[in-house]
Amino acid sequence: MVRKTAGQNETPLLEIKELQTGFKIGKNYYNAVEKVSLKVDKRKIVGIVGESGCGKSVMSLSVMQLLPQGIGKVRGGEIKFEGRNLENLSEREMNKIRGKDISMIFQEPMTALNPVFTIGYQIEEVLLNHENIDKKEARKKSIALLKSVGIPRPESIVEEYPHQLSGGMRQRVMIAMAIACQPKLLIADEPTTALDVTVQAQILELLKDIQEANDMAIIMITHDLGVVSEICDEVIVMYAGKIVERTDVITLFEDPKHPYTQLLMNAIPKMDENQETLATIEGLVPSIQKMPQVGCRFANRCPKAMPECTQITPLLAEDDPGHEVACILYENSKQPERVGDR
Ligand SMILES: Nc1ncnc2c1ncn2[C@@H]1O[C@H](COP(=O)(O)OP(=O)(O)OP(=O)(O)O)[C@@H](O)[C@H]1O
Repeated sequence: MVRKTAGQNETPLLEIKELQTGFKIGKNYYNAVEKVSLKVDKRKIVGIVGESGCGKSVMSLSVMQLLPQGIGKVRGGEIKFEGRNLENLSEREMNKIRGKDISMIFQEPMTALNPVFTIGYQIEEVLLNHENIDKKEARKKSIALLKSVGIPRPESIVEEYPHQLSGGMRQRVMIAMAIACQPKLLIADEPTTALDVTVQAQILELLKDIQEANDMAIIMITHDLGVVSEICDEVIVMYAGKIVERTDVITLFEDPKHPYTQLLMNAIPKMDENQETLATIEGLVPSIQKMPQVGCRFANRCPKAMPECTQITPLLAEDDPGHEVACILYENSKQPERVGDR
């Protein structure tokens, strides 16, 4: 549901232009994100959807500048946060932004939480890093934060270690850490995938409540359109490193245009259907070394593919106002490719 609109002249909170991120394999770089542009306005929840290997996580690691050193690299484009180009910042300046202005939560909190430190210690570390407060104040704040994310007996949980908590509770701790300094943007990378359905729903509800209370923007990375329908304002569908469709969440569900989006829709579990009969999309996302350089990257898996699909590279273009799609079934996607558009 589109809940809030940003002022027309407001600088977007995050603006990514023509981002290309690649990985070095042998002597060459191969792009996992290929000329992706997007904007996230203040207070919006933007979903990035696609199967595993579509480049969703690589895009968020590019924003956070947390790509594996010497292997992953932003090879082109711009990432601006509140109008500042993040690429130009020193590591020290970027450290100030990470955790304070932009923070991230991951699928598996056990890998992000340190098993040898107590929950309280880890939240306090974030607070002491970014705020001018003493340890006593930080302890008080971390208890309040745990309470705000629905953790029972926060006074004793601060003394406990991550392995003593359930998966859902650990994810709540991660959320408490991520919102400790009231970031303007939270990147949530598959935050509910490892949880069972009931806990998933609770965590999504919690994220939505926090977003509203803190006036925060969220990028919700997921392979699950069901998650998107619960929480997002806008949706970006990615396939093989490129955006294939973008619109608001209501329009996407009413009128999914790209055959890939349509197949993702079929893969949403329905209440009255058995999980085992869930539709899956045949085939796999190509590896970054094997990406087709001409034509549509989805063509070999697409039920609607035509011979031209492997020859014409579709442009991401508006088919209806506010609804962009990259598929030559739609006239505007057929525009001749500009040099370097691929
Ligand atoms: N360190 C790396 N070295 C080489 N290739 C990588 C590396 N990290 C990611 N990739 C490749 O980049 C592509 C995009 O990966 P990415 O993790 O962004 O996908 P994703 O859509 O987030 O999937 P998932 O949900 O599984 O994380 C994949 O082909 C992946 O194999």
